[in-house]
Amino acid sequence: MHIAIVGNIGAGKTTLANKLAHHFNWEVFLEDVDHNPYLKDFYDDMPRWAFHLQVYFLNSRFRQTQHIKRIQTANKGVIQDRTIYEDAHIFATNLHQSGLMAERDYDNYRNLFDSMISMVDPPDLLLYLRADLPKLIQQIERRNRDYENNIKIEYLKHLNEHYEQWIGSYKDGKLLIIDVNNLDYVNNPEDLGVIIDRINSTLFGLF
Ligand SMILES: Nc1ncnc2c1ncn2[C@@H]1O[C@H](COP(=O)(O)OP(=O)(O)O)[C@@H](O)[C@H]1O
Ligand SMILES: Nc1ncnc2c1ncn2[C@H]1C[C@H](O)[C@@H](COP(=O)(O)O)O1
Repeated sequence: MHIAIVGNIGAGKTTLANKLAHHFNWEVFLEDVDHNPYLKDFYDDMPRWAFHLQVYFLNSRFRQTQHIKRIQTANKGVIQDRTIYEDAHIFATNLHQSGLMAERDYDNYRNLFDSMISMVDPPDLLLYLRADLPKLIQQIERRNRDYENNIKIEYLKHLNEHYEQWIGSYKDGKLLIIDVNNLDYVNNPEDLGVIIDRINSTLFGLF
């Protein structure tokens, strides 16, 4: 069983991934953020580092998908924090459409993505955390990573628009949309229970 949690920056993916992994006793796969050699530079100068960062994330996410595939064959459950689909369909597309990634770099990147994606299995469940801008901003501030302090509201808004578009056309498997605007699964176990019930119902037909 493979559940992938998707959503904008600060939506609460990592927090929920850890809680679900604990609940189901499954393995959790997080993003490569702390050791990412481009992320800080990218936020300082997006046009300069966009291509480098996308190639880095693409490779790291592809390796992760291959690792997950091996775990799946061993019949173990997996919770994944963010997917390779979001790199291409959300972040790279947004950078290109915003004029922050040159045409030839984007074409080059998409060719690479297209070659890789045929080797990627979609998750059994895609869990989209939908959050409005005030919630995202509040949670990014709460997390307080210094390189994210200057993220523009416009950037988050465009990412949210791409998420809605992509989720609206997602047909690769089961999809569960959770509106997290009024959920506090950090401090309120009942809110976590609501999400777990909805996962069980979508995946196993329970409840
Ligand atoms: N539903 C929630 N209610 C309250 N706080 C939350 C919720 N989801 C996340 N947080 C807090 O918001 C911050 C960002 O969450 P995080 O899981 O790192 O988001 P993401 O992985 O999507 O970027 C963390 O400090 C986390 O504790
Ligand atoms: N593909 C990506 N392009 C640009 N930035 C990305 C990409 N994937 C992740 N990020 C950034 C966004 C955040 O600053 C960090 C971690 O993501 P988060 O949603 O907070 O888990 O990496």
